[in-house]
Amino acid sequence: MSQSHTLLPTALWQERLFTGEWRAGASTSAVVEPATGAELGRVALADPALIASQAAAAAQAQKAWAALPYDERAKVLRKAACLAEDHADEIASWVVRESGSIQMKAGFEVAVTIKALHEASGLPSRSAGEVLPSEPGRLSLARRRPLGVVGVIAPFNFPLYLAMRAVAPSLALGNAVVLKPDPRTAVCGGVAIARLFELAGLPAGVLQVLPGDGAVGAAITSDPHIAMIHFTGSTAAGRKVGEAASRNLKKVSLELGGKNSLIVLDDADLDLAIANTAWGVYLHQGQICMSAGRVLVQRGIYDSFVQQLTAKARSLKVGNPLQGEVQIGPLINAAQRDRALRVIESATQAGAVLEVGGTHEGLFLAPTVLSGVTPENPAFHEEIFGPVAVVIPFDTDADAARLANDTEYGLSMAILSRDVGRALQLGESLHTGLLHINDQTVNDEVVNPFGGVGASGNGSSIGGSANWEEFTQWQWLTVKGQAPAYPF
Ligand SMILES: NC(=O)c1ccc[n+]([C@@H]2O[C@H](COP(=O)([O-])OP(=O)(O)OC[C@H]3O[C@@H](n4cnc5c(N)ncnc54)[C@H](O)[C@@H]3O)[C@@H](O)[C@H]2O)c1
Ligand SMILES: O=S(=O)(O)c1ccc(CO)cc1
Repeated sequence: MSQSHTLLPTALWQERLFTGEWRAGASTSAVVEPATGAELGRVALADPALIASQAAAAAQAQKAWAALPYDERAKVLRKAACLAEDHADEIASWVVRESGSIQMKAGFEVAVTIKALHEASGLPSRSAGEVLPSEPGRLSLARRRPLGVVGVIAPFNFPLYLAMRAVAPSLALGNAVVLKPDPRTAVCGGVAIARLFELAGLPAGVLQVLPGDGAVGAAITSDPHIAMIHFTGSTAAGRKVGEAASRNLKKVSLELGGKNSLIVLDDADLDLAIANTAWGVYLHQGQICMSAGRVLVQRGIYDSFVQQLTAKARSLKVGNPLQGEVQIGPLINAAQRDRALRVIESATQAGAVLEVGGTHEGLFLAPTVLSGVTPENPAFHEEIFGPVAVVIPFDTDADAARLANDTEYGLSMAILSRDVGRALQLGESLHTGLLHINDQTVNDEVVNPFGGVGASGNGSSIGGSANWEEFTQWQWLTVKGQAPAYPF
């Protein structure tokens, strides 16, 4: 890090976490650069006892924060957005080093994060509800009120944005936040967020940034001071979070995994189809919940498609994203790599053809193409979270819909065709929270509602106007000039 970097100086967060001040936690954990294995520092970790004390502190601080004039809250959000703009390169370099992102992905992640902050800064000045029809002489209002403390549990893959997309609107709408970043990405997904709000003037205690493992996340889901949980991560952990939140009567929003189909119809432009597929499958090494986990290709163009996608995969440059332009960086750790390798092996054993890839050097897994995959193949159903194209032939549009819907997930689907009407008709039969015609599956603009169906989430949505509903609750308020005289 050069001297001009001032947002995230190591000395500030080394063995520290953020509770309104920078202080020691219960233990520490190494910040490891996946591309090299180098230790970049050590962050402090919370334990369940710290979650309990800091959730109580957040609940206390929330009252004064929610009572501030709305434009004071907006000002903090605007300031945080400007600070993120000023320090965009420094933040992006941490996203690259800590999460193994290529530079383009890190730049995009910082850009959408800034956009999320700007969008959130508009929430405090929004109308807070509506005037309801009522009996004469009674003013009847439905108004949205903050929930209290929102617990945000975030993953490693888009650590900055997937945390900020919930932290920013929660704060803007008058809530306090307890954020638990994944310990593997606690600097770009936690320290950066703490620093932006600290320097933007957020009152101490309103934001708590407490990295930790699953047990610390579990403590958040049962804490009595926390009113809502926003969770992004695996479906397996999401089920546990959902169970615990329900047991403790908390609102819960679950953004989980996906096995997303990119459908290539036989009238699609083949060159564009290859470019869209490469982006949808290989961006961030496939470690995105919206990644195209299935590529369904119509029989008439199938052979040419597989040939060209294989050539494309071969052409992608794999390497340390810090050193020159590469398209494929490392996976986050050996466990994720081994999981992807296991699926590739079992897929070929079950009859899929390994066209290219399947090899690795350290955490760098070569871009892989598996063709001839059938619904009986493990690669058809398992979310791989690695740079693996799973290519499946189909005959009719109805077959494509049947194959795409043959999954418990329902996050993102996409259709490529020169005939938009045909694609729209096919799209009507797809069970998915996000649907793109003539684009690939990895898409988010911050202002759109974002959420999945089935095992991809519990039907809640985050983003754009959905945030207002998500991070507040209704209160019915009535006012009369004088209390009525009741019959008894
Ligand atoms: N839908 C999405 O937006 C999305 C985003 C990222 C990852 N994923 C999924 O996550 C998988 C791997 O990513 P991961 O290792 O980050 O997932 P994960 O579910 O293990 O972890 C996500 C977050 O949840 C925490 N956590 C784990 N167990 C918990 C528990 N019982 N209670 C509370 N918190 C808990 C983790 O510490 C982390 O902060 C992928 O295979 C993919 O399916 C989904
Ligand atoms: O939840 S994910 O599908 O992984 C995801 C990744 C990136 C973005 C940002 O556009 C949104 C959701």
